[in-house]
Amino acid sequence: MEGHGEVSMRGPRSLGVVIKLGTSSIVDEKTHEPLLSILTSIVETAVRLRKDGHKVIIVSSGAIGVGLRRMDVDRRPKHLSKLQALAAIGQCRLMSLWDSLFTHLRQPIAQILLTRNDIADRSRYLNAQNTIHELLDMGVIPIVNENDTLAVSEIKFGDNDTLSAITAAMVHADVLFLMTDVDCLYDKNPRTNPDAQPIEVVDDIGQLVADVSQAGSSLGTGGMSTKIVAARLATSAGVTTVITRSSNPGNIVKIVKHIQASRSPASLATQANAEDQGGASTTEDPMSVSTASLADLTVSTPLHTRFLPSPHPVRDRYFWILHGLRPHGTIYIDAGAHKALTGRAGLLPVGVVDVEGTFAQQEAVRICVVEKKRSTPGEDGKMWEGAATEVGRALVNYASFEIKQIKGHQSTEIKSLIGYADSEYIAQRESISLFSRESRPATPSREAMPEIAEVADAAEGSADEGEGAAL
Ligand SMILES: N[C@@H](CCC(=O)OP(=O)(O)O)C(=O)O
Repeated sequence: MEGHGEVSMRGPRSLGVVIKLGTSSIVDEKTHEPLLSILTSIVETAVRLRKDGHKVIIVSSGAIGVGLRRMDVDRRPKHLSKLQALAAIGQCRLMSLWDSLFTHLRQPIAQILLTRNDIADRSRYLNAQNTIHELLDMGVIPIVNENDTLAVSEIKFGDNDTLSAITAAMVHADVLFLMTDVDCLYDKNPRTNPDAQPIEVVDDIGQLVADVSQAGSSLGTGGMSTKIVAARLATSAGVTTVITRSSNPGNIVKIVKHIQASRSPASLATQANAEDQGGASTTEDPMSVSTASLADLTVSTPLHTRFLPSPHPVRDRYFWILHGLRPHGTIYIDAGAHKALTGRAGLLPVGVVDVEGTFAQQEAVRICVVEKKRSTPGEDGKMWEGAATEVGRALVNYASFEIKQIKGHQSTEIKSLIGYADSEYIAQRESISLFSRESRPATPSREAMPEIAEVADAAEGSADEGEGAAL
């Protein structure tokens, strides 16, 4: 917990807590005035968590909202450059607001601004990770936002739900709070269905049936669907994810106590053991309660939705390959190659059926397993038919034009086919990351990263104006 780099924020009694606040929790939707009572309450909550020994990171939206107020602009502008200018104006005022509130409680903070490109670059990703760990070790609360000035539409996170999930995974946080304007998820829209039932615990996000029409504002880009995408990313990395109402931040402390209490001594021992061996494990067991912490459970727990972490988290370099990188193309493989990958072998040319897109060596690609191979190209030019399911991502040893020549061949033939053979593998096993059940994208064949595609869908529905409005 105290170390740097690829180590955990975890400790037996202290948790790493990431709190994500969307624009609608920071500024009034109409007047764009800062919501001072919520911000103050978040500050008190974060300081209380620190006093209880937890490490806290805040992911704060609101730069554009604060910028609108500062410049007396009524509506989000359409154009990206105007949004970027407003974000630049608002970000420093936002941080000055956070800093003055935290200073009353003598709590130092730091600003971290990230873009998707920073995450995609391995050394920048590790630098961000190290800096955040260093800040946490110094007792500082890092406040993270997207660097809107640099982020253009194709490479932006867009909403801060995804950014908060990637941040939580990057630092091995224990809990991610996605604060919103409803108490929790419901199975139906509670505004129109009086019999709607709250969803309190989600142990299998793949089976989740929830109403996603709740939450979201005309100022922010996220909504309930981006929160579910974020929950999928975070839980796949072993981070318990909570959706709860932002208007009562004090609830965070009660929920954290509840989560702590629901960690059994046995599971804590398993976790310590896994961490000793440099491995990962998740520990939350809703059914098992530590006797030492039983009293904590008697504290009434506010309504919230809690997504339980994956028992087989994908972390560090494997998480980064899956979610940090933008794929440049797709490699289609047969069932035999897929079986080999799940058995922890590398990807050999003989198992490759087809290649799509143009990519260079060491770029990221999607790995899709095909239902049926063809012996000759079909009318659509493809070497496969039926469904293709995305099963993972990889960093490749050969460029797309080279893989087109060596696909289906034995590795011993690589040299004679393309003139050199740096590796017998298209991708080594350590450069391949397979989706867990939780992190498997819902729309595997989409051209963009799946989480970005889903986010874009959500943004389209919530942004009030055209093209540039989804910053
Ligand atoms: N980075 C932008 C916020 C992006 C955004 O709208 O996020 P969210 O309010 O979480 O949907 C800002 O600070 O204004």
